[in-house]
Amino acid sequence: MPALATGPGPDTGLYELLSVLPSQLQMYVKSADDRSFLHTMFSARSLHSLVKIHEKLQHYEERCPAPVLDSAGALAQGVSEELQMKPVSADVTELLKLLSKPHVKSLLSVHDTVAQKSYDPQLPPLPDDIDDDEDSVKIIRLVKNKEPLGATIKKDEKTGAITIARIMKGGAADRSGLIHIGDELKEVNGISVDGKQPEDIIQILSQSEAAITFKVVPGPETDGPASEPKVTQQHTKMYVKALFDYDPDEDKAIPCKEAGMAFKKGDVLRIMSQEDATWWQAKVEGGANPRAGLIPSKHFQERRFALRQPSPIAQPQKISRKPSTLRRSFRLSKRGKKTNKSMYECKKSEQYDTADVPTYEEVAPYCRAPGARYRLVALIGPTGVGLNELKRKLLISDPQHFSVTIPHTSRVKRNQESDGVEYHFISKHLFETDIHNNKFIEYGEYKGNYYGTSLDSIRSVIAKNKVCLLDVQPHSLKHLRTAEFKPFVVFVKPPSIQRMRETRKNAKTISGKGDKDTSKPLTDEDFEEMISAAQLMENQYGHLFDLVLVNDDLSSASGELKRALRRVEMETHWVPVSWTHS
Ligand SMILES: Nc1ncnc2c1ncn2[C@@H]1O[C@H](COP(=O)(O)OP(=O)(O)OP(=O)(O)O)[C@@H](O)[C@H]1O
Repeated sequence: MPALATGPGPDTGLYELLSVLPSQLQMYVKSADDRSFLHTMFSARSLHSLVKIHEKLQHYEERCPAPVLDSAGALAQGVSEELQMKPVSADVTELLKLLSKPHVKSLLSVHDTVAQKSYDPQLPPLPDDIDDDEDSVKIIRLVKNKEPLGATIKKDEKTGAITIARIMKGGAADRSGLIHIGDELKEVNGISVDGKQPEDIIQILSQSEAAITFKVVPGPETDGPASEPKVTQQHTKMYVKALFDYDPDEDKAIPCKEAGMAFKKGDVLRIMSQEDATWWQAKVEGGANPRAGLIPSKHFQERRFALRQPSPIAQPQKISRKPSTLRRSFRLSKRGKKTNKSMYECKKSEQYDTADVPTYEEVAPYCRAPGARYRLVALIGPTGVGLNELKRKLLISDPQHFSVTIPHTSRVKRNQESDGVEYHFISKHLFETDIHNNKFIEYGEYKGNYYGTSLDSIRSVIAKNKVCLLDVQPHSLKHLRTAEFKPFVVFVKPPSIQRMRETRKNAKTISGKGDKDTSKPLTDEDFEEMISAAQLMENQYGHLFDLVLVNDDLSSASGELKRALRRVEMETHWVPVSWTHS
């Protein structure tokens, strides 16, 4: 693209990029039509103009422009008056017409306002009737805008005094630095708060315009260091991942709904204050709101969850005709084919872990250092959802990068099998010793033989600097969630039953009934079971999922998975804080 390549200016990076893009993209673009489209797009005048504008603006910004004068409006007015005295010419008429246009006048007026830096709102004069004797009284005036004040008030039932209960971090009151917890409110906009309820005061506040004037008696906290402990620095830097959804409007216990902050499971929250043991102040990380909101503290929320009746959905249910604990991960051999269609019952309890109370998990930013080991990728999902297919797709797409574990078995090696390829063949006695020593993340028994995935087999894949793809039962996740494995948990979810009918016409499920394993097409009943099993898993373990992947179209799902895993390898993301300490 010569037109772009010769682009002037101090920063020619963008020009260079645009000029090389068509040739760089060529190898990915097969059709001639697409190539011609790209060529036309990159040589379009409008694109060149945009780049030029971008460059000019950048150049302009670097020069840090400062106004020459702050009375351009008055100057234009003067020029117009003088021109009117001049002999009429086409140029004079045109200039007069231009200067009289309302949008030119407005532009100059805005210019002057910016040049004068007169953004500060005008505060009304101080009230005249300030009692000089009340030397401990403070008059505070705050400019009102659409933002809430960011403070809550409470009434002392005994004395009737109205005091500031809490100041929301980053809110208007906090930023002013003038109002403090414990300050006693005497008047709002000249109206005495004597005998008033907090709701009445909120009403006065909502009606006031432009500025709010408070008369307060400073509370003990503002007097000196003997006050209550202030929020410590370490608290202001604490981040947590929310493991539950929260809506203050539905919380009967919150002291002030308006001050509450809603969040969703998976949101990262920055904890701004833990001064109150019951109500923390937090902001959603990356959110636009600069003001902190109230959220239930970890301790308080744990107590509430513990007191709550277990939800019926969290109860173990019969979700499948087949036992819900059937294992699959043992089936995909290193060579990428299904070597063993057997099904096993996992001996570890799949009773749901109702003792775990998911509230918040402290997290920290993490970015894999170049050359460092990859995070384990734990795939979970209901039987038949397509975990093996997804693993297989990834393995085929990049066998140097992805790998799977080699299972252990106590069954006798067959002629065509090799130790350490399809399985690690070990004796029943050794298998049982290894079970006893907790060497297996999962194991099961099938037709009198043991099969299992050992922790060492995961370690061995990771040590080869490959991404280990492992499908596990969700209850095993808690044993894997360590700094060593740093599992990235992918929940594979079935699409709607309608879509499964359309996409799974050739899909087969393995039936282990009788002596032989047979495969049979998936039925509506299988689809329904898959959907309800997925629902159950999501309800119970959803707080542990890093990615929810709907396996509708297989290629799209595997593409999405691959892209997500790439991001995890390259980009900074949040992980439990304990994983970043090692
Ligand atoms: N997106 C998809 N579209 C069409 N067919 C699919 C899709 N995903 C999986 N299948 C098919 O569904 C069947 C079950 O898939 P797969 O064996 O990968 O499931 P799984 O989750 O490993 O289940 P299991 O625990 O029963 O082995 C296979 O026949 C597979 O080819």
